[in-house]
Amino acid sequence: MGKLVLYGIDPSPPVRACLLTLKALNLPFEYKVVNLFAKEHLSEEYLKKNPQHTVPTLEEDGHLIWDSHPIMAYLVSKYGKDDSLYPKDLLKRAVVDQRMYFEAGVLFQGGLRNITAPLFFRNQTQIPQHQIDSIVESYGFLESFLKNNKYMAGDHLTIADFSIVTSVTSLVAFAEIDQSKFPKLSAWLKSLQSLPFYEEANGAGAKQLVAMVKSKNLTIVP
Ligand SMILES: N[C@@H](CCC(=O)N[C@@H](CS)C(=O)NCC(=O)O)C(=O)O
Repeated sequence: MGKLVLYGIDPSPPVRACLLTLKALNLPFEYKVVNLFAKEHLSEEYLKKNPQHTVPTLEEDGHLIWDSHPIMAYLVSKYGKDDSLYPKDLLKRAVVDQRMYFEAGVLFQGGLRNITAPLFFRNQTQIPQHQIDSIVESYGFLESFLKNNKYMAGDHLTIADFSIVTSVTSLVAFAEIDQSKFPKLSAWLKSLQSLPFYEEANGAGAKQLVAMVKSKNLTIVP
């Protein structure tokens, strides 16, 4: 196997999704911290690797992949001892993909990044109520994904769970999950939190991000 290098930083949800996958597969890798707050992602060196200047980026023997979703899919497809984390069956895979597109578009970009990027990089501390409402609405969608399933894409763990848990444990900084309204989502979160590698790969970084949000003087505006 090639030498795997993951570029990222712990508070970043998509980086944590890749860390969960690397740990689940028990793969050796080097973790190179790219400090977004020191603008290291805009350095000439990093832009040569990823012109979109996002983290995570995975490098393997000079090959570069970015965006957490294809990174996770690649790692499981290449190194998984079986396909359970990213099924080869096309219908099952389509469900995993749908959940991951949902994470990328609705939870991460629509829900989280649209608040955190202005907050952290332009100190925009006023958050319109409708953005909070959208987050709560997205918890409802997740609850419905779990209607007949223990996990986000069926009866077992997949990379869709890894992706979604990273956003959800960050979005709680803006909207707590009400257990009485979202019982299945709450139970799913607990089951993810009980994974042996959870705390190291996601829990600690999520806490860092939530603490960074809470340190700001946020106000919700109509
Ligand atoms: N959909 C992408 C999102 C990546 C992303 O936006 N990462 C943020 C940090 S959480 C970032 O790199 N921001 C810096 C920038 O875009 O310049 C993924 O899943 O990897």
